[in-house]
Amino acid sequence: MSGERDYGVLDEVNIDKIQFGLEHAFTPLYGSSAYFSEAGIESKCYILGTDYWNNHAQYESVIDASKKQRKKEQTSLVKKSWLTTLYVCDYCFKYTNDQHAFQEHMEFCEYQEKLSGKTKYLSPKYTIRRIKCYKHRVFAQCLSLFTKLLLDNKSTFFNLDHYEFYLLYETGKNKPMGFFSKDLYSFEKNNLGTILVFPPYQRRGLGTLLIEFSYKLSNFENCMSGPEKPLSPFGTALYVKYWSRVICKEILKLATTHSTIQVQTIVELTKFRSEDIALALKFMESLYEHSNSNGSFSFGVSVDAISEWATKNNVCNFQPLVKDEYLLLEY
Ligand SMILES: CC(=O)SCCNC(=O)CCNC(=O)[C@H](O)C(C)(C)COP(=O)(O)OP(=O)(O)OC[C@H]1O[C@@H](n2cnc3c(N)ncnc32)[C@H](O)[C@@H]1OP(=O)(O)O
Repeated sequence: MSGERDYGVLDEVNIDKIQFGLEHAFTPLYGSSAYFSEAGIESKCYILGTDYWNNHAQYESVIDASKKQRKKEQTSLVKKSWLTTLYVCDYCFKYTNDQHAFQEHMEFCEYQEKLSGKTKYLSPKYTIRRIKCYKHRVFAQCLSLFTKLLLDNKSTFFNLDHYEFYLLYETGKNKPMGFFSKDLYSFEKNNLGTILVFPPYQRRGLGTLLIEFSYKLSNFENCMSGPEKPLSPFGTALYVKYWSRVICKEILKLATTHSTIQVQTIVELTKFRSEDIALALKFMESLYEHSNSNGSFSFGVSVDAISEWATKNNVCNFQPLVKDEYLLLEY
């Protein structure tokens, strides 16, 4: 979801803490002005959303609080963030700076009871559901705003109508653990726009699961594909590890019958883009240049380097997380 790369992005984190649902809290990685409306140049007060703008009483109290805050800032000379705590519902991603309103919302959020969209993957452990953003505009917008706190180089939060979101749940539960977006009009035919695993659920293999699923989607559409670029540093770590494991397994299988291995063969087998394959091969230190008899150069793949990487990274024990029998892509 690139395009408005700089919109709402700040140089500094401007919210101290995100209370994410009732159980989790974390510090945002990036600042965002997109959650706020500027109440007035003179007041230099930032307020949350348009509801505050329309509600004069609350607006006044925010102004007062801000004046007091600024007085404090002037005396202490300490740089203050715009907000101490942003409360975000971990079912529907609506947000507020009012703890009481948040607690009330958490009692009645309708998303606790209902799951939107269509099930596209249903295994005993995980469920992936697709929502069409034009049908769920507020949900999509709130989730995109939330994404901006953890990812600065991508994600837009308006004009989302031509996106689909794929949300990941534990089967039988209604709280999403992560998602990825897909641009239906992607010129490059990317199978994934933005991926986010929510902080409480990271490093459990869920990012890998979502990526595997995104390739199942593009394979179903019979196209070679990959993620939208640029990747964030975490996105790069995730993808390179994933590509490397898959490529490594394919090369070790091929090496039993082939003496040389071409990148094109790996493209055909994996449906990964050649530049992504090259990145993974470089990461595994297995790409080398050799000169041909006509004086030109081409790239070769060192099976020895691949075997070494496979042993170090225990690739033999790596099994795909997405199982074909649980895919529901036809309808
Ligand atoms: C196309 C794009 O959208 S690029 C943007 C990617 N998204 C972001 O940067 C948003 C913030 N980050 C996140 O949401 C998450 O950290 C993600 C999506 C990048 C990764 O999700 P996770 O569920 O944590 O990934 P997962 O558990 O599958 O990790 C697989 C491997 O990726 C690598 N990896 C994942 N996260 C990290 C990290 N923070 N630091 C280093 N390596 C990492 C590791 O090799 C990891 O394997 P290991 O845990 O066995 O060491």
